Amino acid sequence: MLLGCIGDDFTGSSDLGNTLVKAGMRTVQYCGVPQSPADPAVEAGVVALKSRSVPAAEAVALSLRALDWLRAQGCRQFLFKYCSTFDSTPAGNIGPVADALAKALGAAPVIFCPAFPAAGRTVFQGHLFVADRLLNESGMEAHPLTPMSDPDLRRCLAAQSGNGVGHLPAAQVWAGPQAARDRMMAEAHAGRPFVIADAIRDEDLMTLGRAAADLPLITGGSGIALGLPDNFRRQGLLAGNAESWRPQPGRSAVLSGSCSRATRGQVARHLANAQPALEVLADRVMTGEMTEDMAVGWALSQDGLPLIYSSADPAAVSAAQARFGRDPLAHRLEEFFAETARRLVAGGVTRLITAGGETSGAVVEGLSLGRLEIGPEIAAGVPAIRSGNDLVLALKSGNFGDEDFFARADALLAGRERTA
Ligand SMILES: Nc1ncnc2c1ncn2[C@@H]1O[C@H](COP(=O)(O)OP(=O)(O)O)[C@@H](O)[C@H]1O
Ligand SMILES: O=C(O)[C@@H](O)C(=O)COP(=O)(O)O
Repeated sequence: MLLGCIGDDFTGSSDLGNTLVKAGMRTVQYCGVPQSPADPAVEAGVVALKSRSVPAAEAVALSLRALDWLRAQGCRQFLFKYCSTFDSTPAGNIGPVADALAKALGAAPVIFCPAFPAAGRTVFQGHLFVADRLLNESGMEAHPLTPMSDPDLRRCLAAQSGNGVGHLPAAQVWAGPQAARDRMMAEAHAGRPFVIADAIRDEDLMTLGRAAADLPLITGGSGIALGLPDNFRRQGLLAGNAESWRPQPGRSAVLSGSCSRATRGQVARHLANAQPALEVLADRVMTGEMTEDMAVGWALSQDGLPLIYSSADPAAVSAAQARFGRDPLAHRLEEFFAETARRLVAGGVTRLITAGGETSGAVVEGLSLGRLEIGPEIAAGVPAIRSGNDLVLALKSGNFGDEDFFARADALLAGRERTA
C-alpha cells in the first residue's frame, strides 16, 4: 500500500475512494480499522471511521489506530479526509485529529484544503465558498451536528488546533508547485505549520498535489487527492486498471437521514415523481410510535424505489432537538436507520442507497460491512460501491447529487444505466 487514508466519515471516505480510483489507484475502503493485513495489490487504502461528530479524544484514538494499521501496510504518505464543508466545531475534530497525526508522523508543513470544485467548494483568501456563497450562508450554518458559522478556515482551524495556522494564497498556488512548496515551508519555519491552501480549480489541486509529493501528511476534502496518484505514477509505482464493477439485480431501498439542502431537494423530487416514500418523524420514533419493523414491512411491500426518510427542514430539526436533545435524537435516528437497513438486507434488499454521512456510517456499521470495492461514479463525489457478492450501495454525502440522484443511483447500481 502506497497511500494511507483516514476518512472521518463513510460517505466522505467513498468520495475519496472515487477520486483515487478515477485517478488510477487501486483503492479499497475499509469500514473501521481492519483486523488483518491488506491485500498486497491495494495501492490506496481508505480507513473509514465514524469520527466526525464523536468526542475529540475518541476521534483522536480511532485515527491513531487507523494510522498504525496503515503504517504497518507500508504506506509512504498519509491523507486525513474531512468534509469539503470543513464540518467541525471549536472542540474538533479536524484540529485535534490533525494535531495527533502530525505529531505521530513528525509532519510539518501540513496542507489543509477542503476545496472540491466539481461540487462547488472552493477556497480563496483562506475562506471557504459553496458555489457563490460563503460557507456560513450555504445552509451549513443550520447543520444538525456541526453548524458552520465562520467561513474563515484559518480562524476555524486555529480554534481547534494546538498548531500555528498559516496560509498558502492562490497567487503562490498559481505560480506552480515549487512556489507553493516554498510558501508552505516558509509558513512552517515561521511557526505556522498548518497551512490553509487556496484552490478554486482542479488545476490548483493538481499543483498542490505535486507540491505535497514528499510531505508525509496531507489533509483535506477528496479534491486534495486529485494530484497524488500522479506522484506515485511518475515513480513507476502504479499497476493501472483501478476499477472493476458488476451491477446487482434484486430489490432496492433508499434511507435518508440527511437534512442537508441537496438531500431535501432529492426527497422532494422523489415525492413529486410519485415514488413510494415513508416519512420518519423524529417525534414518532422517539415515542416509539414508529418502529423499524413498521418501516421495513412498508418498504418490502412497495413497488418502485421505496424511500424511508427523516430529512427535515431546519425549523423541524431545531424543534425536535429542543424536545429530545441533539445527541439522543441523532443517536436514536441513526440506530433506527441501522436496524432498518439490517432488516431490509435480511429481507432481500440487494441495492441500498443512503443519504447523509452520519446516517451512512450508522448503516454501514449496522450491517457490519468490512471491505468496500469502489466502482464507477454516480455523481460528483459519490461512487457505486460493492460489498461482497450480494450487496451494492451508494453512500451519498448530504449535499451531493442532483435532484434525480436516488433514481439515477438505483439505475446505475442495477446496471440499467451506464456511468457518466
Ligand atoms: N428530523 C430530524 N431531526 C433532527 N435530527 C435529525 C433528523 N433527521 C436526521 N437527523 C440527524 O441529523 C444528522 C444528519 O447528519 P448526516 O447523516 O451526516 O447528514 P448530512 O450528510 O446531511 O450531514 C444525523 O445524526 C441524523 O440522525
Ligand atoms: O467532502 C465532502 O463534502 C464529503 O465527502 C463529505 O464528507 C460529506 O459529509 P456528509 O455531508 O456528512 O455526508
